[in-house]
Amino acid sequence: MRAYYLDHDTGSNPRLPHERNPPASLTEAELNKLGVLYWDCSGPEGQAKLESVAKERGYRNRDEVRIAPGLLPDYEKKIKMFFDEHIHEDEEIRFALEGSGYFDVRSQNDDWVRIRMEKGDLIVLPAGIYHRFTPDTSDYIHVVRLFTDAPKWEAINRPLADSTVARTAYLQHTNAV
Ligand SMILES: CSCCC(=O)/C(O)=C/O
Ligand SMILES: [Fe+2]
Repeated sequence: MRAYYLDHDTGSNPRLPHERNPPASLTEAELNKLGVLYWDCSGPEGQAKLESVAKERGYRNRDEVRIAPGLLPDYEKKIKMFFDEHIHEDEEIRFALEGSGYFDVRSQNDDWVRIRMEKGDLIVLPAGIYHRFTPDTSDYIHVVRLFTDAPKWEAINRPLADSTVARTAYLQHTNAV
């Protein structure tokens, strides 16, 4: 996992890294302040660590999805949906089994922070954080989606989400830390 502030080039391919020059990285502690959690579950102990985080945080359900042309039904439509800035009313928990891609989350100043996901990365995006997802130029990522409840994917786009309970609670929480 690597996290950094995105450059301001909104015109070119979002699947490119879009690092600033010079690069502006975030530490894990800075991500934590946004409510984003991360675990490195690569290596021989990785599966056990994933299971222990899932148990501790009550993630009882899971499914798998391959985000790639020909593997994900309605690929183009879904990619567009994932890249629309949105929130969820629950945490978004993703574990990368193979491949890579980018989650972008908004900082407290409303800048984009890019989180590069690769095999073995486990991340939690808190309920109410504005974010989006794009594949990278490899066009392949295989993820486990974990859920505390039944699997669901319901996004509320910006600015509609501004007035939701999840967004208000998120702002209260991040302003308090
Ligand atoms: C990489 S998992 C698919 C994207 C997704 O579920 C989501 O909510 C993106 O924000
Ligand atoms: Fe999402």
